[in-house]
Parts: sequence; C-alpha cells; structure tokens
Amino acid sequence: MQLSQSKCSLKANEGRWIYIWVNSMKLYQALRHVDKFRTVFDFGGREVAHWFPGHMAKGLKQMRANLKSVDCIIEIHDARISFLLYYTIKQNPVFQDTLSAKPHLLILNKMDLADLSNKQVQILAAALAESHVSSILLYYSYIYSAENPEELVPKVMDIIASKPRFNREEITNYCLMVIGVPNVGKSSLINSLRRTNLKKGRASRVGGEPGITKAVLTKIQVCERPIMYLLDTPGVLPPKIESVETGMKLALCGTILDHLVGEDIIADYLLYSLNRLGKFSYVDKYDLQEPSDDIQHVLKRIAVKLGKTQRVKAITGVGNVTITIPNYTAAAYDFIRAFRKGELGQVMLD
Ligand SMILES: Nc1nc2c(ncn2[C@@H]2O[C@H](COP(=O)(O)OP(=O)(O)OP(=O)(O)O)[C@@H](O)[C@H]2O)c(=O)[nH]1
Repeated sequence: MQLSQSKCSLKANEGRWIYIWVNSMKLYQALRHVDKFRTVFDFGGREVAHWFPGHMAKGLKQMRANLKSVDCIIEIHDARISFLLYYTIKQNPVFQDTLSAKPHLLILNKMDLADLSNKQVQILAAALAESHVSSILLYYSYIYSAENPEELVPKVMDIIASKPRFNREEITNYCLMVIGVPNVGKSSLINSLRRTNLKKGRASRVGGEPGITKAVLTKIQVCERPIMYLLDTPGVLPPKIESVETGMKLALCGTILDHLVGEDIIADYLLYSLNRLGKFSYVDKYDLQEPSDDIQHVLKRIAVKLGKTQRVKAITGVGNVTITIPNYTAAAYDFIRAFRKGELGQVMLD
C-alpha cells in the first residue's frame, strides 16, 4: 500500500516537473523571439475605414429624439477595448451632454475574452470615479457570467434613485436605453435579461457580425416588477474614427465589417498584437514550430493544418502544371474567428 502511494507521489512529482519543463521551454522559445517581433505595426499608408451606413445616422437621430424620455442609459463596451470605446462614445456629439446628466450604467461585456491580469478594468473604474461620471460600473458576460444578470435591475434602480427625477412627474414604469458600438453584445444583454426576469425567449437578434440590429429603437420589456423596458439601438460608431490603429482594434473585435478593412490586414494586426502581448497559444493550436511575426508563414501553416488549400493551374519553367497553394483568405478568416471566440487566449488591446 505504502509502496503504491509513494509510486503515485513519484508519478505526481514527475508530472509536475514535466509540466514545469514544458512551460519553461515555451517561455524560453518565446523570449528567444522577442527581438524578432515588430514593435510598431506598419499600416502601409492605409486610410481609416469609414463605416457609417445610413442606419447609424438614422439611429443616432432617433436616439437623440428619445433621450429625454429615458430614465437610465446603459452603455455597454467590449472589455478588451473598454478605454477606447468609452472615449469613442463620449466623443459622439449626440451623447456628449446627456451622458453626464442622465443616470448611467456602464457595463463591460465579453469579460470571458479579456485578460484581467494587469488590472486595467480596475484602472478604468478609478478613472471613471475621478472624472465624476455619474455611473456605476458592472462586469458582465453572457456566457461565463460572473456577475449575474439578476444584479442588473437592482443596480439600475439604485442609480435612478440617486438622481433627481428631472424629466418625469411620477414613474410607473422605467425606460432604459442601451447604447454601444456594433457587436458588443447589446442584443445578447437584452435577451439574457428577458430570460432571467421574465423567463421569456429572445426578442433581439444576436449575430457575430456588426450591424445586426438595424430596426431602430425597438422597445422591449425586460422586467415585470418594476415594469422596465429597454430600447435596443443599432450599434453606432463615431462618423470619424480617430486613427488607423483605433479602426484596426475595432475591426479585430468585430465592430466593423471585416471586408471593409480586409481580412489579411486584420490577421496581420492580430499576429502583431498577440506577439506584442506574449500570447503564443497560436503556436500550439496551429502546429507551428515557434512564434513567428511573419503573417504569410503563419497563414500558410494554418491553411495546411485546416486543409484550406486550392489547386490552381500555373505556368512554370517546366510548362503548365497544377500546383497546390494555401487559401490565405480562408486561413486569415479562421485565425480571426479563433481570436474572437477566445481560442487564442484572453487579451487586453487597450
Ligand atoms: N464570448 C462572448 N461573446 C459574446 C458575449 N456577449 C455577446 N457575445 C457575442 O457577440 C456577438 C454580438 O452580440 P450581439 O448581442 O448581437 O451584439 P449587438 O451589440 O447587439 O450587435 P449589433 O446588432 O451589431 O449592434 C454574438 O456573436 C454574441 O454571441 C460575451 O459576453 N462573451
């Protein structure tokens, strides 16, 4: 008995040493390549992608018209780029005055995809408190919900109670407006509130692409006691995005349609970001030998691993032949999709 126990503990120790060794090797490999990684991304003279379709302009106009009758604004951000989005929304002329005047709840969504190790979220909370924004910060993730949706209604009630009711005599039911850039999870939030508070199915369309919610200002009931409605709004971006890098981060998190920026450059920016952040799980996922900063090489490996290759006719020195080439676009698409699903690790892009 004693013998088998000590054998077990020997095995356990062995396992631990193997684990430490494997991870040290990974770290060593990663450090070996640090010098090779780009420290600056070359945008190749690209212009900022402008995506301000008709429904956004119309949506903003309607939001402005409805803001008066709203009791509380719920501003929702992707936690991975929360600073960037917070200032993007703040700069939008439609919200500039209203945001500080109205009861206001700030939600950081997609927490399951965010790297929380370097306390950026806490820094944001401190910055908010300092700038005297009348808001409460709530962390939320509809899949791995740490703070559950049932917390939201009491928090909203607290904020509303803390502000004078300047726009309505007597409140019998509450109207909230949810705002944010496209694809941050506004509709998912609404659906999950309905599920939790009303035990009802989804009322808002959810999708992996930006711009799913186009019907402007749909008023959806999300709670019975107290009666609470939520205005789902189309995601809005500012008419002018401040810089190419901001645009690239927005694209990487799926708030701008991929083809407007280009899958190839988004994939390259993703590789640059992962290397800069020391997130090398793509190496194992796609059977690479080591981290690389060369997007062509990485996409080639991805294409081969996933069998995404094409046979094409080519003219070479030996005449007409059929050769197999990697489908770079399909590989880039898979790389970006894996990142958005959190398969390449948790990140903070701010
Ligand atoms: N991993 C993760 N994915 C989420 C979370 N919340 C939403 N999503 C996903 O993000 C995508 C966009 O969600 P939506 O709820 O449609 O976003 P939206 O803000 O309403 O989008 P628009 O209609 O384009 O403005 C969907 O694929 C959701 O499944 C989250 O907390 N974690």
